[in-house]
Amino acid sequence: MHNGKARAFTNIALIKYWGKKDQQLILPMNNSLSLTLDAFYTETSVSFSKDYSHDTFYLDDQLQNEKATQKISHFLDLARKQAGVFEHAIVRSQNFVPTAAGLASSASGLAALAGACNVALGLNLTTKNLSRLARRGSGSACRSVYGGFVEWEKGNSDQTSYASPVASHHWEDDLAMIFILINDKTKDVSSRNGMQRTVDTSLYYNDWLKAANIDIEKARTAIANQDFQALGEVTEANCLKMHATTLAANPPFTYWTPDSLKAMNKVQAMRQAGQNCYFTMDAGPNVKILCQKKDSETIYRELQKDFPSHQLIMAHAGKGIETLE
Ligand SMILES: O=C(O)C[C@@](O)(CF)CCOP(=O)(O)OP(=O)(O)O
Repeated sequence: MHNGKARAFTNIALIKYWGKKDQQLILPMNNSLSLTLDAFYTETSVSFSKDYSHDTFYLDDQLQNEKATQKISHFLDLARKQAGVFEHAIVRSQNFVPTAAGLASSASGLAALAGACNVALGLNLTTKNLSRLARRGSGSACRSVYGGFVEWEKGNSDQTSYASPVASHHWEDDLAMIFILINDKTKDVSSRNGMQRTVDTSLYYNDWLKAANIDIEKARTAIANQDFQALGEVTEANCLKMHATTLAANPPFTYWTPDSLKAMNKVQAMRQAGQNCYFTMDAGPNVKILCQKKDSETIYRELQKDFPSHQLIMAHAGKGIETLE
């Protein structure tokens, strides 16, 4: 019996990963840059044993169905291959996200699973190679192995595509991110399917790619200069360009709901009124507001005028992956 357990925190991209060059290896079309947060994390334990006849996956103590288990099994096969182990496993993941959220992020989940396998199988991976393994589970997971600002170098092979910390002299500790959880019933297009449809059919995809390569340079410079306005501007503009690609896909789609737009308009109105805050969005209706810690309470209180408190979550910079007991 080999056991391992790890905790990994979710990250939010400021410059988005949106489109794969290689589906099987999960190699992205462009570099992305994220901020690992402290508010949402996943703890995953895994045990391998020759006594198990198949892989079993529990998420928040619920036995998962065949489809969900298959995605985990595919990842376990990669880890087993690296370790030369052929035993099946029981995986138990606990998402520490606000219940109302529906914010279960695949990034923290797959990063925690990679970390747990690293221990259970005695892989002794460097953090760089742990990032590469997590990438095979879910692209954005490769960034969650580090805390703070992280850049995922797209590379051009399994060996050269991994995340690294961005030098920031802990500037991330001066920032905050407020989540506005937009409750939405309709089933979103998953990020995996959304980016694939966009790459395959969107009229705007190539222009997105050109812009993303310029934006990431702006983001690097903003972090080096600790220039919050520059980082906020490129974050919001990059998100809008990413989402614009979905409108020109075939069939077209959007992640935005009326309340998403209400939140985006609120942020822009707050900025007009002198509040230094910017938004970003991913493959869902939730809106995340980047601001400076010193302004975060004022901004939170202003948001409470338009959104109920249970939909507002304050987050700050988080740590990288942690091995548990
Ligand atoms: O996080 C970002 O950079 C931007 C997104 O969140 C925008 F929606 C995409 C994350 O995609 P992910 O779930 O990692 O896809 P996978 O590799 O197909 O599993």
